[in-house]
Amino acid sequence: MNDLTPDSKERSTNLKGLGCSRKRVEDVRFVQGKGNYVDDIKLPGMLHGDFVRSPYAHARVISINKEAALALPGVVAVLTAEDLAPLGLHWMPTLAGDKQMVLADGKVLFQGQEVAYVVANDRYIAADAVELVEVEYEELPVLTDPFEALNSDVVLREDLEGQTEGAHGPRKHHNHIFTWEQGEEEATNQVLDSAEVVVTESMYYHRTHPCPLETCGAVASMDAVTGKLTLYGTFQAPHAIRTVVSLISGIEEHNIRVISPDIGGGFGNKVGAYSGYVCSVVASIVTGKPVKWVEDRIENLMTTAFARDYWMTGKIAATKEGKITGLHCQVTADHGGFDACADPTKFPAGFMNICTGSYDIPTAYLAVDGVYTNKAPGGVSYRCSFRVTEAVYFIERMIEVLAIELDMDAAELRRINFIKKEQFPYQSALGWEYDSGDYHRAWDKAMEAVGYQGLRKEQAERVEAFKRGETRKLMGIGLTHFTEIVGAGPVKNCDILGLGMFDSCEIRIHPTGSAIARLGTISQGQGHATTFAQILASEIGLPADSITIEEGDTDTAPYGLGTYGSRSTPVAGAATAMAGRKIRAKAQMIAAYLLEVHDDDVEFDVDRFAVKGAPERFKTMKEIAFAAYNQAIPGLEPGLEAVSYYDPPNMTYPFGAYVCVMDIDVDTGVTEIRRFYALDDCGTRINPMIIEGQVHGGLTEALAVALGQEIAYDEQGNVKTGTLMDFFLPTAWEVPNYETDHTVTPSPHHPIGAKGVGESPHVGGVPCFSNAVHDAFRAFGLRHTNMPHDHWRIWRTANELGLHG
Ligand code: PCD
Ligand SMILES: [Cu+]
Repeated sequence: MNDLTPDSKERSTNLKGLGCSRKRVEDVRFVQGKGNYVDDIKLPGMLHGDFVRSPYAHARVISINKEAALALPGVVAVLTAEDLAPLGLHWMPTLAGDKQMVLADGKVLFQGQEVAYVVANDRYIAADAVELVEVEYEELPVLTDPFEALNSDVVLREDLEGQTEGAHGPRKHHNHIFTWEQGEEEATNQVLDSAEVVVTESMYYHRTHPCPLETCGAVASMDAVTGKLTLYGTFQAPHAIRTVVSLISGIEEHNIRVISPDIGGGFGNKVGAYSGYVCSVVASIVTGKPVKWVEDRIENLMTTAFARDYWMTGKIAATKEGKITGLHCQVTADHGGFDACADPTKFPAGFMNICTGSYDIPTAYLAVDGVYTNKAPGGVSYRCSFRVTEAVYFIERMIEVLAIELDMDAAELRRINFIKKEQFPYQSALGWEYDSGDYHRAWDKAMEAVGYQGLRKEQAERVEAFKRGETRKLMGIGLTHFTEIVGAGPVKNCDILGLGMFDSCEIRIHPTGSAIARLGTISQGQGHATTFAQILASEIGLPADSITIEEGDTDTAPYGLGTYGSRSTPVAGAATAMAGRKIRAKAQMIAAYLLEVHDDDVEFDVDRFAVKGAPERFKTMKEIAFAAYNQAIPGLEPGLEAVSYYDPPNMTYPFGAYVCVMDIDVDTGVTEIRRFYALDDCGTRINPMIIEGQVHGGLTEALAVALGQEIAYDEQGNVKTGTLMDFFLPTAWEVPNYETDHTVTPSPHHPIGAKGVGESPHVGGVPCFSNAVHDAFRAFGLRHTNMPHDHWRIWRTANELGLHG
């Protein structure tokens, strides 16, 4: 075979490797309704579990009477904390170093908290039996406001009473969890004291919820004969779940098999550990039968991991010309009844210390106080696991407020404060080393694409027309430049429960030149089966179509920390490339042997190794794969396999420039998004089509959060938005036509230069929508108003500004 056609370009295209908008291979099964989700798992003799939940946000549990429930035909068991206590399973550790009740132990701390677990032959009987369990409660005073909680005599966590040391340092009050400080407080105060200009603003980033299409669920199946527990579930981190289940149940880890089947959207909601998982396991052990638990929509919205709920006060100092000199950020974080945030251990407030954003701010200080209240625990989720959304919202609002104070254009203010290209790697005042960036290039491209000057002119004319009474619509131009931080993370500073946050890939090349690769991550819709095969195609020269990607089965996949915080590409993606390179290194030796030259005399060319200077003498990767299994190469083991555990040297720092043009009807508060332009830089792009899909999805979730979505509580701690009647989910009706764009600034430390992208559009999108609303009213004196900007709140803003007559 000495044929040099097709040429390397054509051969490269045929591989469908890096940069190819390869169609998503998983969709073949999804669009035919052939996905396999937790609720599709039906095992012989399977029982069904359902929870009795507390109607009260804070109450003592006086008694639980199971009799009537147990008398219902088909009911197999009713578990309460009393039943779990002898096993030590009535409480479980949280990912944040706190502990959490699995079933109410003496009291309840939030509405919807799990009180008893009913197991029955079928789902409907279980639901009926839930109604028959009689629980007597004694109501206690409810605290839904974290500031009030910090001043109240009411002790929420009686189990922690008298404990002045928490998992993250001293506790100042019985409802206080931790104080986390970063940066230089004194130096920052000095800068603020002597600054030419200082602005202060307080903002509330409301509590919300990712609301994935599929709710959380699990099927536990304990095989009494082999002693092996199989646990299927909606887990974004299957290996970590296996370790946690082993630690709390005492079942040896090799006897636990955790399987995450197809997941119908995770968005961070499925990172944490829930009572439903533990109770299903216990119920399966007790009954000897498989037990399924799948929550309904109301349970999902009311009780599983919320997002945000940050009260943030900022002070920003600048010169009269607009050069920022210091930033002070104080946060009160409402964590609900238990601290169950899924942050790396050393970061109780996630990566909130990325709040200096895209700007070169020499001095900064951040303090976060975590507080218990009578709300659901969680705090991990929603398209940004580690509080980067809050941080970016904070700084991008502060920039706008500073622009107002300085009477400056907000685009120009950003421009003069951006970290410059030559400053990377950039050391931020709050402790991060930004790996790479070119903010000015992205910003200028964005401004030009939208015709920024023209938009401002149009806006000014609109304001004049409004004042003349010719129109009732105002125009807002929302700007955002965000810097994300994804890819947790270096094991030296990132672990969860002591497990270092590396990730992994294991590859087996089959004799005929096709392959399977398994990873420690798990796709929830992101398209990993498509994109990881593309990374490999480019690394090992076999077509992506010949490579199967498998994730989510702990019996087969190498150990990894899972998928959230946009870490799959930065960490597992790197492991994939590194494992591919090991394959290639062995392939090179085999090729050299077959071609009868020295190892150094062959070179890789897309899908083959060829003799240097004699490209007509080559062995394709397919031929090499076969040789690995049938020709004994002296000194080499047969087979072609590799595994890589990758500990990234740093996070990756994707960034982007977004612009939203919005029209607002002052009399109805209705917003109309005329344009949304999103430029994302996620370094080397693996699959542009998937990236575009990620951006559309993230922006739509951003629109939801900024313009209406909220988990709201009343004073008694009742969840007011526990159904989709009250909880805003945008539909095609509300969603605008997004314009996407990109620049490419590769990560210098990632083997293929890729950074994450899944979270970015949400992180950048929320402040951009919010800034557009604010900007529409800038000419009329609005500085800040809290999200969500639903029609009513916008109407009220207009009213308060005196625009209604
Ligand atoms: N440069 C680049 C980057 C990236 N990519 C792609 O894209 C995606 C994504 O990625 P990333 O960024 O790395 O991420 P991941 O890790 O994979 O994932 C995660 C994310 O993802 C997102 N997206 C999504 N999608 C879907 N469909 N679903 C879902 O669920 C979801 N989720 C969300 C979230 S929320 Mo968290 O959890 O809160 O933290 S975080 C998150 C994938 O496929 C990949 O491959 C490409 O292509 N290129
Ligand atoms: Cu994040």
